[in-house]
Amino acid sequence: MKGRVILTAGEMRAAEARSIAAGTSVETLMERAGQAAAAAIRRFAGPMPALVLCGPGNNGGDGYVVARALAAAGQDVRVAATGEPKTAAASAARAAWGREVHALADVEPAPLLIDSLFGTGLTRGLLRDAAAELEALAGMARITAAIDLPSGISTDDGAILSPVPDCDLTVTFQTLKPAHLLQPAARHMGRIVVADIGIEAASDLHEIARPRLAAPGPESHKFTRGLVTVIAGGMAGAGALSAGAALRAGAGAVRLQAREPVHGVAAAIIQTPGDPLDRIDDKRIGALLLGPGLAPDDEGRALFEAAAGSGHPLVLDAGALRILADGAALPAAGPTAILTPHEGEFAALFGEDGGSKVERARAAAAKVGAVIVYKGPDTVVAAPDGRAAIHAATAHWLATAGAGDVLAGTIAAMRAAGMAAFEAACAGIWLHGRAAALAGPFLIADDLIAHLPAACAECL
Ligand SMILES: NC(=O)C1=CN([C@@H]2O[C@H](COP(=O)(O)OP(=O)(O)OC[C@H]3O[C@@H](n4cnc5c(N)ncnc54)[C@H](OP(=O)(O)O)[C@@H]3O)[C@@H](O)[C@H]2O)[C@H](O)CC1
Ligand SMILES: [K+]
Repeated sequence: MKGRVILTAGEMRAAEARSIAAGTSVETLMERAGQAAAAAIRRFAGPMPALVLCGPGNNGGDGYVVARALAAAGQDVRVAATGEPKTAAASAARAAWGREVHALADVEPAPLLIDSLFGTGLTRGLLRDAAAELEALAGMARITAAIDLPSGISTDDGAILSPVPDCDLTVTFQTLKPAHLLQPAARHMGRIVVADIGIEAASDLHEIARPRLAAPGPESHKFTRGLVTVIAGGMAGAGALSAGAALRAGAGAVRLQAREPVHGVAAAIIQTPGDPLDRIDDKRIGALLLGPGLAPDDEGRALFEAAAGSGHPLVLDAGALRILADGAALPAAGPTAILTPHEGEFAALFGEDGGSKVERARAAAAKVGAVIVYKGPDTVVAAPDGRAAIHAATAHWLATAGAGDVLAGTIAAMRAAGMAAFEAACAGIWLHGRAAALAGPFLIADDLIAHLPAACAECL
């Protein structure tokens, strides 16, 4: 299932321009935006006294519409502005408000603060006085709501340009923007409402949504459900987590191939201790996972080369990524591989420069011709063809030992079940996040595995 569309500031401006060219005026769009935001704020906060802060651009224009709509609904509303509007639409909205506009510097606080200072047009941090006023007024409010984005955030990469209030609600228009999901901005959003204002918007960037999984049917057998082979490294516990995750995420059969027997894993996991490359030429292997517990030594490199030459769909994590960063090569042809680097592994592989996390993931995917799962509190997936997706992480307690091994195993299960690489990565990330939400804040990686079946069951 495709998740909600995400547009950058430039793409949103282009979509808006197309809509205007097709006959919908910017004033109409602003009216729709402001009315929708006011309705969402009333649903969220009820009729408490409100203060709307309006900036100079069209974000400020939306704010004047919000103020008028709340006042029309009988709410006690005041407006404060940084100065005169700079656009014709915002001027018209201010005129239609028709009541007093206070100076931001000396306005009294209100229990409901509505931040309509800056949205997608912000190009630099707020001036120190404006940022301080915003922070102080938000600190004195019971509820803070942002129009489009909390002010001080860079739309496309989620950077914080000046101090940003912690909002309880953010109402954005037509589509999400990258900053709604990318950190460090995403933590300031509160609940996000996407209001339809009638603009046509399409993108190759989406939010990761709940996948659709098929329940096993009468024709299913273990190999149609997918055979995952996990080549365990020297620290076989990591491979055991991956294998357990693959099994609980629905793989029909999982082989855990280590030099020594691995104790304490599910009896259903097939073990043939000895040669980790045992039966690597089995044509039925649907995903070959290498990296968890793997050291970047001679044996690790030999296993990497064998895996890369096997022709199976690969999922490469941890030690396999270090071997890749040290100069090993991905297969030049064959099924699209999936790489699952965290921040440090990504930097070692691809460097630290290159724009937003989405742009960096896209460039990396294009460079190596593989699907990149760039992990973190805001995991981004990118495919070599330019498609990308962001996961709106809510379960931050995934930052625990072994969680990455579980993710790699979950993705391998999706791949072995027949999903294409990009879809398998997105599905695995969603299931992993959902399992974390179900397991709760004090989970250990093993608990994630235990909650994968319930997460999968939500996708049938
Ligand atoms: N996209 C749509 O379809 C719709 C969007 N709406 C709303 O419009 C805003 C975007 O409006 P825009 O006017 O482009 O941008 P902003 O209102 O966010 O701000 C731009 C103005 O602010 C100035 N600016 C930028 N940074 C700062 C700063 N740090 N301090 C002071 N001033 C700043 C900028 O001028 P500069 O030339 O000085 O850069 C602009 O004057 C979008 O977010 C939606 O809320 C529509 O209403 C509905 C359709
Ligand atoms: K805003």
